[in-house]
Formats: sequence, C-alpha cells, structure tokens
Amino acid sequence: MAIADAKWGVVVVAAGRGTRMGTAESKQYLMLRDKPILVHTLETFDSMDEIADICLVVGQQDVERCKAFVSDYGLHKVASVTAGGSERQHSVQLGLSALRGGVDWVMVHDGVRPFVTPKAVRACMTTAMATGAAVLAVPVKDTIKQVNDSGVITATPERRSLWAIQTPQAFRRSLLERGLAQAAADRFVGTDDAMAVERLGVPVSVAEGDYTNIKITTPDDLPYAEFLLANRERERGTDE
Ligand SMILES: Nc1ccn([C@@H]2O[C@H](COP(=O)(O)OP(=O)(O)OP(=O)(O)O)[C@@H](O)[C@H]2O)c(=O)n1
Ligand SMILES: C[C@](O)(CO)[C@H](O)COP(=O)(O)O
Repeated sequence: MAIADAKWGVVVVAAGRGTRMGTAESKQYLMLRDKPILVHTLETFDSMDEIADICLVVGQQDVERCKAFVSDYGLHKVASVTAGGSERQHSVQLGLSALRGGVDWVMVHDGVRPFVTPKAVRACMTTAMATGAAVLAVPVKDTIKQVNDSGVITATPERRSLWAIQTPQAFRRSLLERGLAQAAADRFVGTDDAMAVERLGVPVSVAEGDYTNIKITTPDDLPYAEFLLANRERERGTDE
C-alpha cells in the first residue's frame, strides 16, 4: 500500500514542563527566531499532503493559547487541541483518542523536534506501511557504556547495534492503541511509543533519519537550534 492510499493522523505531544531546560516559559513556547518552537514543528506536518489530521496535546493551561496559534499561523490540519497527562505516554494516549475516526495510520511526534524534514517523515511512513511499525533513528557515533550507581562501567554494548531513537514514530493505529492499552493495564510507562508495541512482541523497524532532528531539551540546544534554522533558511534560499 502507498502512503497516499492510507489516512494518516499525527499526534504532536507538547504537554511537558521542560524541567531540564529550566526556563520560566515551557521550552515548546520559546521563540526560535520569529515563531515558537512548537509552531515550527507543526508547520512541517501541516504542509504535508499525505497527512489528514493533526491532534496537538498541550498542558491544560495552554489549550486556549494553542487554539489561537492554530488560527494565527493558519495550521489548517490541526483539528483538535487536547489537554495532556502527567507522563508523555499518557499525553500520547489522550491525543490518539482525539484523532478523527477514519484515521488508520498514526505518527507520534515530539513538539520540541522542529527540524524534522518532510523527506524523513515520508521515510518513516513508508517503512511503517511496509512493516506495521517504524521509528526514525540515527546510528550512535559515540561508544555507549552502561554504568552502575557507583559510577563504574558494567557493560559496553556493541556500537554497531545501537541507534539513537527519534520521532516521528509511526504505527498502524490499532496496533499502537493495543500497545498503549496493554501498557496501561500493566502500569508500564515507557520513554517512547515503540516500547508499548515492542512489549506485545511485535517488531518495530528503524528508518534512518538525520542527526539534525534534535529534541530541544537543555539550554545548550538553543544556540544549536538557531544555527540549524539559519542553515535551513540558507538551503531554502539556494533551492529557490
Ligand atoms: N507529560 C508529558 C511529558 C512530555 N510531553 C512532551 O513529550 C515531548 C518530549 O519530552 P521531553 O523532551 O522530555 O519534554 P519535557 O517533559 O517537557 O522535558 P523535561 O523532561 O525536561 O521536563 C515534549 O514535546 C513534551 O512536551 C508531553 O506531551 N506530556
Ligand atoms: C520519544 C523520544 O523523543 C525518543 O528519543 C524520547 O524518548 C522522549 O524522552 P523524554 O524523556 O520525554 O525526553
């Protein structure tokens, strides 16, 4: 099946507090040049013909200002703005319930990953449609070690098998719903969406993404984000 033959929805999760960023304003609302980080993220998905429906999940206190973003920035595919939960996984579950009926394939994306490209999103969608479930990821460049609470190395996994996992993460909708329902029943909370599906014993594939698809997490990510945005704009200027 081709991407265009399916009805795709996207849940953009942005209900976190941004504790590691440490700013008074949650990081998804910090300005990156002329727009909030979250708006940069939403614009990419909103611009893609293959996507039918977007649900934005934010803190209860931010629902009204995000509804204003939707009209101010002309984000036509954002059909719902929903309040999130205490953990990322709960926010995903709430967003998934708010997606329209008829959406049979879904992606989950972090609101604070504004540099994902339509090309990478399509790679993730294509891989998911071939296998049932896929995540964007990049091979790790450093040697990764497991370290115990005393600061002593306990293992060095072989680097060739290690990938840094990003979003979007794409699934047949019914599969992700089943995984999240089982996780809730087991009181399991994962750090990404694939974990809920992996626990069902269903394989999740990896689609190779870009190192620039960073999750803006700590203050040192902000100057790098400005640099990446300037590069993007330069590339677009060169293309025109
Ligand atoms: N209860 C939560 C927690 C996180 N997120 C979202 O999940 C994405 C990835 O999470 P992370 O970078 O950890 O964001 P925060 O939880 O905001 O950051 P921190 O852990 O530093 O508080 C972010 O877009 C965040 O807003 C969410 O929707 N609901
Ligand atoms: C989903 C994710 O972005 C994949 O790298 C990541 O696991 C989110 O984790 P966080 O603890 O919410 O930053």
